[in-house]
Amino acid sequence: MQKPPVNSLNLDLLVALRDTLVKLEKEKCKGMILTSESPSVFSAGLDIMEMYRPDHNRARKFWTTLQDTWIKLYSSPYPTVAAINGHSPAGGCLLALSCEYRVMVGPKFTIGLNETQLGIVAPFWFQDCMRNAIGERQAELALTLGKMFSVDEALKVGLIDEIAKDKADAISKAEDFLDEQSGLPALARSTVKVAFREATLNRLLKNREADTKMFLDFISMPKVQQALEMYMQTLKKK
Ligand SMILES: CC/C=C\C/C=C\C/C=C\C/C=C/C(=O)SCCNC(=O)CCNC(=O)[C@H](O)C(C)(C)COP(=O)(O)OP(=O)(O)OC[C@H]1O[C@@H](n2cnc3c(N)ncnc32)[C@H](O)[C@@H]1OP(=O)(O)O
Repeated sequence: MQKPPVNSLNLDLLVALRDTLVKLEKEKCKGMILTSESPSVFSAGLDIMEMYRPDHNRARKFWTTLQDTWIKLYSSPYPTVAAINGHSPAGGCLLALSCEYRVMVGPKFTIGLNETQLGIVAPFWFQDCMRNAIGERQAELALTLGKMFSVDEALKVGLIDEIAKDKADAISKAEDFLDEQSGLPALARSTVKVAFREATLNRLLKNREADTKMFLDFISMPKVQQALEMYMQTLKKK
């Protein structure tokens, strides 16, 4: 990802990500490493400006494109690794969680689904991804708090798989993971992957319109708009 300053996921970046994932699948990609050009941010998550005082049609397109991107990434037949070389809150954490393996550069960055702290709610499929990685108990604790994990904490709880000392090390570890996968029969590998992920995928696939409506209704609430405005001001003041 290369959208300075913080790879916030606006409609344009999501369209680019989705189209890339579609292309990779069509071209029978052997493996993908998702990382960031920024030296300190993997992705700041959803672009708050897409939710603040939104145009209804654009907000709908934004949300359905996010759903498409997640579905493509989560169900990709080829192996995927996140080389998390910076902070990774909320939607950034979702992207990492949707890959099969996570290597994160330590020690100073943070990762987690922090939505509660912003006065918004992580959608059920964000929650499902966290639950699938760290288990029910730890996911409930993390999500209710909106906890951002340090790299050490993330490793301990199973949110990431390995710690790297810098980006080059993260890429090298990600390549090791991909090398290990490359010797396996591709169809057997992807069938097992999709079997593990099917229930989570189907939950969104069967409820896409309801999920979109919930998002649009939620961001139309004055209280939510107020919370987003205050949050943006805090970020700008910083
Ligand atoms: C029932 C429920 C049903 C449906 C649910 C409905 C709604 C909920 C929907 C979805 C869930 C939301 C998911 C999200 O992803 S929300 C976004 C959460 N992201 C964050 O909280 C991260 C905020 N950013 C930061 O903490 C820091 O910026 C960061 C640590 C990433 C980097 O710090 P750094 O010091 O390097 O940079 P900054 O100076 O803070 O930022 C630079 C610049 O970028 C702007 N910025 C940062 N993050 C965002 C963002 N997410 N969106 C838009 N813009 C962002 C920041 O304001 C600065 O701008 P400027 O001052 O103009 O340079």
